[in-house]
Amino acid sequence: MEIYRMRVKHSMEERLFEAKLSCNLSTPSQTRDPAAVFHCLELSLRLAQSILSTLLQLRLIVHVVNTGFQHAGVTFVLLSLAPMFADSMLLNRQLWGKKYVVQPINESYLRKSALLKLADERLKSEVIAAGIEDYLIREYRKTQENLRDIPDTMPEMLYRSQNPLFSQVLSELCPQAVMLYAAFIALFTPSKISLAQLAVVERTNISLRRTFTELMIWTNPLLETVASVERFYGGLDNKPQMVDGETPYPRPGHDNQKGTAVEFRNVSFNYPAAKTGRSALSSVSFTIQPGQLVIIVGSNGSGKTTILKLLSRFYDANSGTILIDGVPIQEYRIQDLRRRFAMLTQEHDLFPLSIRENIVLGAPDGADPGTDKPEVIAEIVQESLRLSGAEKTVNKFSEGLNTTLDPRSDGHISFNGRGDAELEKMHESFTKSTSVSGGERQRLVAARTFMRLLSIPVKLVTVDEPSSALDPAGEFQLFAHLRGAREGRTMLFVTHRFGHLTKHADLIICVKDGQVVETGTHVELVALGGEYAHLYNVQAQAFSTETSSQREEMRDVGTTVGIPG
Ligand SMILES: Nc1ncnc2c1ncn2[C@@H]1O[C@H](COP(=O)(O)OP(=O)(O)OP(=O)(O)O)[C@@H](O)[C@H]1O
Repeated sequence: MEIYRMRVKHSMEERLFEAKLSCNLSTPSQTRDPAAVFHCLELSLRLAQSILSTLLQLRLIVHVVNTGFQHAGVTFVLLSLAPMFADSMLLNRQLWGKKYVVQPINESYLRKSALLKLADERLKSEVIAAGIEDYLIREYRKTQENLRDIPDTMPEMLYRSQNPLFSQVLSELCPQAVMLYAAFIALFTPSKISLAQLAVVERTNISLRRTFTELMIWTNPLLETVASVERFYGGLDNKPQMVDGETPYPRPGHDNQKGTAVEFRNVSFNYPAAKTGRSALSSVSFTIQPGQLVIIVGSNGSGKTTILKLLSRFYDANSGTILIDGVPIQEYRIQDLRRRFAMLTQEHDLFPLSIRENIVLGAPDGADPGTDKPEVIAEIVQESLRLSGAEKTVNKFSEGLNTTLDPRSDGHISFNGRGDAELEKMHESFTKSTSVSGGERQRLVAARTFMRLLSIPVKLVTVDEPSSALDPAGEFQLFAHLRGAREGRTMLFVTHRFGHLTKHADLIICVKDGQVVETGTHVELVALGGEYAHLYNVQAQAFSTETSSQREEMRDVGTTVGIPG
């Protein structure tokens, strides 16, 4: 039974994993339980068994009372004792009630658990932006194949399923043996009954009560489970609400264009989950030429991130048009667009995989073993670490690039084991994760973007506050290296600390309350003395407090980044 439970669960988990990864951010997420399907089947069988059992027992009592039978007393006594022997055989092999702690060590299981986390809402926008869904599904299938029929249930269940088949069958059948024997005799050798008749009637009465109680107990959970199975299948049918386009990106003949041209024409947008009536963007219009370096500025909640999200087609605008190289964004194939875009945001996080894989996933094709040379990938990984300033962080760990930063599995402590100091300590040691600071985390995430920039001919780069945890020198260095990757690309930066970027900007877009209030160069906007000038002056004051050593460090940075080869 356990093996079938597991196979159904694995198959449902796989379908759920694929369904989650194929949905866009605009598709509402639901809680879905892959175990519900088998649970429903089990409960239905149990209920059917209880109904059948009740009917048979009733029929038996009627039959015994009407006919009766003899010479069966000894057999009845022996059969009544059998369940106790069977139970005691199994009890010695059970984990229930024992104190223990376990830690999963199977590499495929650990990898599967890690991959499952990548379909979670927290990491989804990054997975979508990087376009690594197919890679993840392929990797997931590999782990499933490696695991085959290795069960992943609670240790108690696992241990039980390892009992010899003979004992399992015996334990299931023994309690029914008396009934079966009585039914057999009553049907084939009908005669008068004395002691045996009493035993059957008594036993049947007990069983009847039990099965009737089961009927009452299982009905409600079955109805609940049916509803949860409905939700599960409903969730699988969730299709991305976004319609994909058919035009390849870049369009034939536009491949050599340096960067992407972007135009917003009267774009308005409301988040599907927005509670307030206020639009995140209202009639936003601006134009960006291919290859420009653009900075979007504005106070909190003004709509800067929303502009980038619409540009990556995480959502579609409610009205207005977004043109990419002169063509409405909806007409392009989404996967093509995302492949030629790179996105780095402060929401982006580390995946629960090794540091190497975290970086390599910046270029999904490079991440696929065999599609590129390992030594070239290794070289680009090192360069990405250098540019993001994460080299020192990696060198801190004895396992270097093979270090996994998030705990992939935290083990399991039995109910009775809780409170036992030694076991608690052991359990804690399983959960201990190798950790990094917020700034180190941001540098490692940035290394993934550099991997992308160094491996793929990306045409549009969007950078949204990726350095909130970095010190000013670290931030300056990161931005300088990102600007170094600018050749042949359009770049959009969203940052609150834009002072050292503005002098390089071809265009500054200033947004306020979901509307574009000013556009122009730094000189033009300062001269205008409006919203931008106000924000800039606040920045300027902050910069005047920088230490001279930080300025020194900033002057030293200026590396140019390009695609190798
Ligand atoms: N997922 C969401 N669901 C509902 N409303 C959202 C969502 N994300 C953002 N908003 C709302 O949309 C508006 C614009 O948000 P946006 O994130 O674009 O602002 P921002 O200028 O990037 O702000 P910040 O500088 O704080 O990052 C805000 O009012 C915000 O509360």
